[in-house]
Order: sequence, then structure tokens, then C-alpha cells
Amino acid sequence: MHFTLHATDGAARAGTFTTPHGEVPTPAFMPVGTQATVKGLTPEMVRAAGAHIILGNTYHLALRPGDEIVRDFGGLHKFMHWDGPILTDSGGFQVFSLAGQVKITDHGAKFKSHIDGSPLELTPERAVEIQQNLGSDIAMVLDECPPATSESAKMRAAVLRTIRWAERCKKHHSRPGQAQFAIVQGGLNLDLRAECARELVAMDFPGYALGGFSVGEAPEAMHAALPACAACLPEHKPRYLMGVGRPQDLLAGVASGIDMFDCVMPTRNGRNALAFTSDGPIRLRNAKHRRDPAPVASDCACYCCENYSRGYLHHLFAADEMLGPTLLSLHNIAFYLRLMADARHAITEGRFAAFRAGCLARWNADS
Ligand SMILES: CNc1nc2c(CC[C@H]3O[C@@H](OC)[C@H](O)[C@@H]3OC)c3nc(N)[nH]c(=O)c3cc2[nH]1
Ligand SMILES: [Zn+2]
Repeated sequence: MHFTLHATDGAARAGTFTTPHGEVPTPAFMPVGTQATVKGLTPEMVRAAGAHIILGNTYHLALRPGDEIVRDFGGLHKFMHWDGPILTDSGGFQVFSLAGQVKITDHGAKFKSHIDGSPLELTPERAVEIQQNLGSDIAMVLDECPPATSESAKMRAAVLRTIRWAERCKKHHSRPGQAQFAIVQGGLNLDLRAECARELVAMDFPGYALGGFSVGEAPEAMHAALPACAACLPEHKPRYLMGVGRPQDLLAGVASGIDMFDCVMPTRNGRNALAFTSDGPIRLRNAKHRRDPAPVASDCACYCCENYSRGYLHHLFAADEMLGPTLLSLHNIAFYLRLMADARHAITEGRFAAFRAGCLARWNADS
């Protein structure tokens, strides 16, 4: 993993990081492919939309089909026919959000599979082994992400465990080509975040993530915390804000010095007929689009906007046709990817603040 900064504009940065499967220009949006597929899209469509790196998920893939099976197919790149960089999460977050009867100790997390209820255990060592079997280019350490509402004693305990687990992950890691990123926790407590970051930065990971956001806290509270949290992380290493977010959240993150983002919003909303446009989101199931010959977005060059009308998309969703979710997921990730490309361009020209203000005004968004 090598990260080069090309330009900065305030705290915003434009850079490039390299992996064994290729380069990633930053700021970067990473389409989510939790179960070894970006839902409804072929890798060629995802690439054509402008994606350089996609996400997979340890928890889901270890449960189904199983990390040994993915390994025996030659790893995630071969299994899902994606030859670009892949980042995998460690699964800790999904254990808390999906699994049943979770028991967490310093040793690890014991839980019941959300698929068949079978008893499973996720330890820092197991999370490392699963991701080595998946063969991702970036592997996240196992962390504990407590609910945003946790009181400070619980938040502090989760931070201390997260630090100890990061150390165990680093010790257990044995794939030089795979970069391991550490994850900072601490909720909205900036002192706790700084203490957690200090301990993890001392362990010298190749990249760092801010976890514990987009877990139910008010967006304004997250925006207010980002500048200080990002500033705790090394300037010369990639900074990844996990699970974020709406378009305005990505611009707030870029303004705070964040380089990488992932969010299910563009694909999940695409499957639900909501399209992002430069003038704000539109709902294609709305009858007003029934005879609308215009593309989803007039300033978009994606396959959906080049070839289809809003009226056709309206029809596909009204008829519950599979092509509807595919086309709008494609358009929405193209929107997010272009937003990051435009932000990168604005940073290199020293006009990011004006670019962000222009977007927020057009979207009628507050911050
Ligand atoms: C949505 N908000 C949110 N997601 C979050 C995720 C899952 C992203 C992962 O979850 C899957 O997306 C559904 C993707 O696979 C992604 O992979 C990186 C987090 N993962 C970890 N390890 N630690 C965190 O603190 C954390 C915080 C989040 N906040
Ligand atoms: Zn489009």
C-alpha cells in the first residue's frame, strides 16, 4: 500500500493509493458488494460507472459461501470476476447488527448465524484468517463498534478492546500484499477518539478508518466531530470513514480530510427507485415521470442516462421489472463516483469550498 498526496485545499486532499490490483484516486467512493456482488450489477458495469475499488464483507462471506470455498476458487477477485482493488470489512459491525445472541469478551464475539442459527465465533485472529482467505487488498481489523447512545464507561471499554484487538490482528497478519487498516472508535467523545487514535497510530498501520459513525447519531454531530477526528490520523496515510453516507456527508468528510467512503445508499436507494441528481433526489415511481422523455439526470454520462428515459424507468418500477433496480443502482453509483471525481478536480484547482457550497445549494441541503 503506497499513498501519494497530489494536492490539498484546506483540510481536503487529492491523492492516489496503490494496491497489488491497481491504483485508487482519492477522494474515493467504494461501491458496497457485501456478498461478493454489487447487487444487480456486473463488474463490467461497476467499472464502466467509474469505480476503482469495491467492498466485500467478512461476516457475510464467512457464513455463506464460507471463506475456505472462496479461497479454493482462488480468492474473491477470481470468484466474483473483479480484477481491481477490494476492501473487506472485518465483520465486527455485522455481528452486532445482524447476528443473534451476541456475547462479547476480550477473547472475541460468540453469536448465532443470522442464516441458520448455528453457533459461531469471531476473534481478531479469525477475522484476519478469513480476510486472508478472501484475498482482499485492504483488510480491516476486528473492532467493537458500540451503539451511538452508549454511556461513556461502555464507550471507553469498547475503545480499549478495539486497541487490544488491533494489536492481535497486526500480530496475526501474514500477507505482505494485503494492507491492514486499523479502526478508531470513541463515539462523539473527541478525547476518547484522540486517545484511541494515538494508540493505533503508534502501531504504524498502513491506513486508518474512523468507525463508530453513521450508527444513528445526528448527521450534524458527525459533521462537527470529523475535522478533529481526521486530524488525529497520519496525514500521509489514507483515511477511511466507514459506512458514510449521503452525498452531503461525503463532501463534509472530504472537507475534513477524509479520503475514502463506503455506503449502501446509492445501491439500496437505486433498488427502491430513488435517483440522485445534481438538483437533489427524485423518485421514479412518481406518476409525474410517466411521460417524461428526459434522462434521469441531464448532466450524467452513465449507461442509464445515455440510453433510457425517466418514463421508461417509471415503467420498469411500475412493472416490477429487474432492469429498474439495475439501471438506477448503476446511475446512483455513477453519481457518487462522479461527485468524488469532481471533488478531486476542485481540490487540485484550489476551489473545493466553492464546489461544495454549489452542490449544497443545488441539492437544497443544509451542510
Ligand atoms: C452504515 N453505517 C456504518 N457502517 C459501518 C461499518 C460497516 C461497513 C461495512 O458494512 C457493509 O455495508 C452494509 C459493507 O460491507 C461495509 O464494508 C466495509 C463499520 N464497520 C466496522 N468494522 N466498524 C465500524 O465502526 C463501522 C461503522 C459503520 N457505520
Ligand atoms: Zn446517470
